[in-house]
Amino acid sequence: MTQPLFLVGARGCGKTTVGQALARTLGYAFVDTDSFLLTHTGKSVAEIVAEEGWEGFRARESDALQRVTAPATVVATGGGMVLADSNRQFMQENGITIWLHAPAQVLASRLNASPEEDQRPTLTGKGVTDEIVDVLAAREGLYRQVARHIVDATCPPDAVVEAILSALQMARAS
Ligand SMILES: Nc1ncnc2c1ncn2[C@@H]1O[C@H](COP(=O)(O)OP(=O)(O)OP(=O)(O)O)[C@@H](O)[C@H]1O
Ligand SMILES: O=C(O)C1=C[C@@H](O)[C@@H](O)[C@H](O)C1
Ligand SMILES: [Mg+2]
Repeated sequence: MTQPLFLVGARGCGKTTVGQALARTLGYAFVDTDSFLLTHTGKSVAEIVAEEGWEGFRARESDALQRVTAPATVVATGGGMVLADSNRQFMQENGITIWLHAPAQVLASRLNASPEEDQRPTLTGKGVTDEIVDVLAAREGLYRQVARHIVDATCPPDAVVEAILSALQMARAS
């Protein structure tokens, strides 16, 4: 199995953290679309949004998705990657997409502990806890629609990696 693996889910679900560990375990490359943009533009998400608006950021992340996708690669996507139909279609057609699922309360607690505001500027103008409730309400259907596998992302990162590996193994066996 060398198909790219796309990790999707809301801010704080662990796409970057779990993605790095998953790639290490599989001997895959790891890429993160937010980090890719930071490296290639020299600008944080907040700076891109200040200069180009969310529309500009979304166009750049769609382009990043296509550029980083390669065999034997774990791709940690930005939390809003699923918003564009074309990105969902691209992930469905070019790899295996996994939704790291966690409730708002868990996400809010992680984001409050590690806000990283340069990479996670406000989406709605609300505080972190209220915002994540709204964002999940708007996006859960999209995460569910694009995902081939849904894993519980509330346990420690190593356990999330194990859950992903066993979902992939079960799918291969069936
Ligand atoms: N399974 C986990 N258990 C406990 N803490 C976690 C877990 N996964 C991630 N974290 C912590 O939550 C915070 C956010 O994780 P991470 O940056 O990986 O999320 P993300 O999904 O990549 O978010 P974003 O969409 O903003 O890029 C980090 O401080 C990380 O250490
Ligand atoms: O949930 C979102 O819309 C975002 C999540 C982050 O990964 C970044 O891609 C950016 O801050 C937007
Ligand atoms: Mg991330």
